[in-house]
Amino acid sequence: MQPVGAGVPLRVDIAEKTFKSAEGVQVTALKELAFEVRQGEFACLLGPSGCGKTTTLRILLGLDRDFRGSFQIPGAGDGNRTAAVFQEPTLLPWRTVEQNVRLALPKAMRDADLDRLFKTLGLADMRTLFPSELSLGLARRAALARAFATEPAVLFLDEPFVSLDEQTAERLRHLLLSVWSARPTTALMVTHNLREALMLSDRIIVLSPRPAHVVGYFDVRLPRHNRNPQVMEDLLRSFHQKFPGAV
Ligand SMILES: Nc1ncnc2c1ncn2[C@@H]1O[C@H](COP(=O)(O)OP(=O)(O)OP(=O)(O)O)[C@@H](O)[C@H]1O
Repeated sequence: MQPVGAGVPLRVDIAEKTFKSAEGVQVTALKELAFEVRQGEFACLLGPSGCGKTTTLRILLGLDRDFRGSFQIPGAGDGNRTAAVFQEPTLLPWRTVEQNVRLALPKAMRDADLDRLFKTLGLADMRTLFPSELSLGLARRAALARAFATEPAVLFLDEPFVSLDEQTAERLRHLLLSVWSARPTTALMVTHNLREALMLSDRIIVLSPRPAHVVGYFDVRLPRHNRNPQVMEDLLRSFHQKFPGAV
């Protein structure tokens, strides 16, 4: 297996990010927000609604350059090294599932063998379907396939399981873990679902209400296959003891 991101962590050090509202009022979204995600670690940014999680991801994805501070993305400058999965699957409607995935690939990888990836995500029979033929759950799986196919050094996920029924969301979390375990990639996922964060992460980065800064870390050192319902209850209890009222 290829080393992913060559040992370099994702480093974030944002001094300040402000927005100006339509009425000209300044809103400080992020203030002294600093953290690292180690190579191959799956981290969740967990914080109350409106605290600045999506703003952070937008900055890290280069979609918002208007902030004070800096960050370092492993593998930056080395081709297509980040991938993102958003709440909206953002698939091209006139392309099939497979075409959507292949179009995201750098030219040299366009003919890559994607059989295993599609199989792991339960999409083997859906490759020729168009987005309009997919349920939201299937469209989210296609978006996951597109992100993992590029073999990124860092993967950003912004609440990829919201607005799904719980059963579908749970199936997708397991599929995400299967595909991530096949190639553990430095990942940063935004969520305000504590249970989801405890199931998926190596480390939870707990954020304050706006302006977001790091309140503390919660490390989940157990292998994921050991996180059974009883263990999850214990983890929830310890989290609430450490961060009372955090979410
Ligand atoms: N383009 C914008 N203009 C003005 N204010 C903005 C803009 N984008 C975000 N904000 C404000 O910045 C703050 C942080 O927003 P952000 O979407 O990052 O929060 P969040 O933690 O992702 O919220 P949620 O969990 O509800 O998705 C909010 O108060 C929001 O209203």
